[in-house]
Amino acid sequence: MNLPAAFITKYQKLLADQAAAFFASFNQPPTAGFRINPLKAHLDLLNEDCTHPISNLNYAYYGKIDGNGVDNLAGWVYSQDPSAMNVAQYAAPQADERVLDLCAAPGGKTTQLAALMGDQGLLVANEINHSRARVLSSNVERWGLTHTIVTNNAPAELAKIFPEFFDCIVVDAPCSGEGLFRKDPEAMTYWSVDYVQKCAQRQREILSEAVKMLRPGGRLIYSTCTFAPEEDEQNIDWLQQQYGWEILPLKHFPGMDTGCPQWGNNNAALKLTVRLFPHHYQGEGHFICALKKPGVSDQLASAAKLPVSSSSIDLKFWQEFATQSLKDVNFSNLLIQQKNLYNAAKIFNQQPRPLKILRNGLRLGEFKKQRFEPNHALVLALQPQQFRHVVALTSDQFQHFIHGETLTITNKAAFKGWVAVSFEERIFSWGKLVNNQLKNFYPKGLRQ
Ligand SMILES: C[S@@+](CC[C@H](N)C(=O)[O-])C[C@H]1O[C@@H](n2cnc3c(N)ncnc32)[C@H](O)[C@@H]1O
Repeated sequence: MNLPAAFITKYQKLLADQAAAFFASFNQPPTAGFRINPLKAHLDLLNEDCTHPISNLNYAYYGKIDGNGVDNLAGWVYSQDPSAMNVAQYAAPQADERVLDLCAAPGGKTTQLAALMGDQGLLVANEINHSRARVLSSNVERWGLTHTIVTNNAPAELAKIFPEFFDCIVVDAPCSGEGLFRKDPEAMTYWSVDYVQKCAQRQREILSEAVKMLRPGGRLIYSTCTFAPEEDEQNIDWLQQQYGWEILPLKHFPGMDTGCPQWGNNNAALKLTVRLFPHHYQGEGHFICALKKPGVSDQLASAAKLPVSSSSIDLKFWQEFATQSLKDVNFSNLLIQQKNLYNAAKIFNQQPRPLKILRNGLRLGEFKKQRFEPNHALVLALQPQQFRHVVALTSDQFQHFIHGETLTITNKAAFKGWVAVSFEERIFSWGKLVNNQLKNFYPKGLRQ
């Protein structure tokens, strides 16, 4: 691999006798990994090879998944670099907490945080870039999440709405991406000494907004997928000096390095942070640090005051659908917005400006003329036993269905109405049976 000359000079100096092994690691193939979704996957049914678990992480394995396979499209697995999986694990989010994933697309940390929270509490997954926020939103849907709000805002806009609101904030910052060089050599084309400085500055701006949103006593997890001390140790030292926050000790597992005090103003506490180098740890590389905001808060702050929703649309079409098609569901926070019905995440009754919400909890479906049409998110979020009718496809039928075709189903000919569609016991789509035709509601954007 042709590493940039300035990169080689810099790391030769910084890493000294370690430098040769570090550079040699860039000529090795990248390490692939994946996580399984504990909210719905069954380990014994998975098509993926789960014989190589990653020792210190939950639900995590080495290996490559089939991106077009049913495990992936049903939201049973998520492909992710093993180094990156450590971030959410160190954040250790609890089921009753309010958690913010501030730089969240495409959703690796979000899906992992939500899994660790058992899809409880409140998770706000934010992404500043609109098209990336849409990818994040579709991954949240695929993972079957019901307590997550996906937003598309700049950190400063969020800080106005959520003052001292969160128990835990993850800042997986945009960075110079040196840990991507192996997986995506394109990342080297925009790398430069100046770019590293620009990234470090932008990270300080993001951190300054995160600081405002954390409750006293709350914890901040900062991570990058770069090795640059300017973006790692030096930013943490800056944050400590600026705000007096305490660096929390992270457990170091085999293959992990500590942060380097000498790269960050000789701040001894940087030893408590984690560095993952590809020549020591099986992964692409990361820096991770946890900090605590001083103080305690015995009362949780409220989000900015929000108006209560009102709607004239009759819920009877939803109730008819739910009675005919679902079992044992309890949606207690129904919200109608422009003909869409949600079971909203707890805090919002209506969209406050300037918050741009792409997904608020679980989108149940849409009111059409005299009927209710369920949303794809609903079929991915429920457990198999919560559907009254399931049509299981054969392998051949599955291939036709994911292309968008209508199928002829003979064994359920008498039944008319909404059904969950499954393949190999993974429910992955809605369908509608009319006579013996299974109409296809697999979303057009996902068809293969
Ligand atoms: C390292 S990526 C996040 C990866 C994600 N956490 C995951 O695990 O899938 C950083 C993200 O920060 C976003 N970003 C870029 N500039 C930003 C800014 N000024 N404020 C907040 N986020 C920004 C990028 O669009 C990008 O999606």
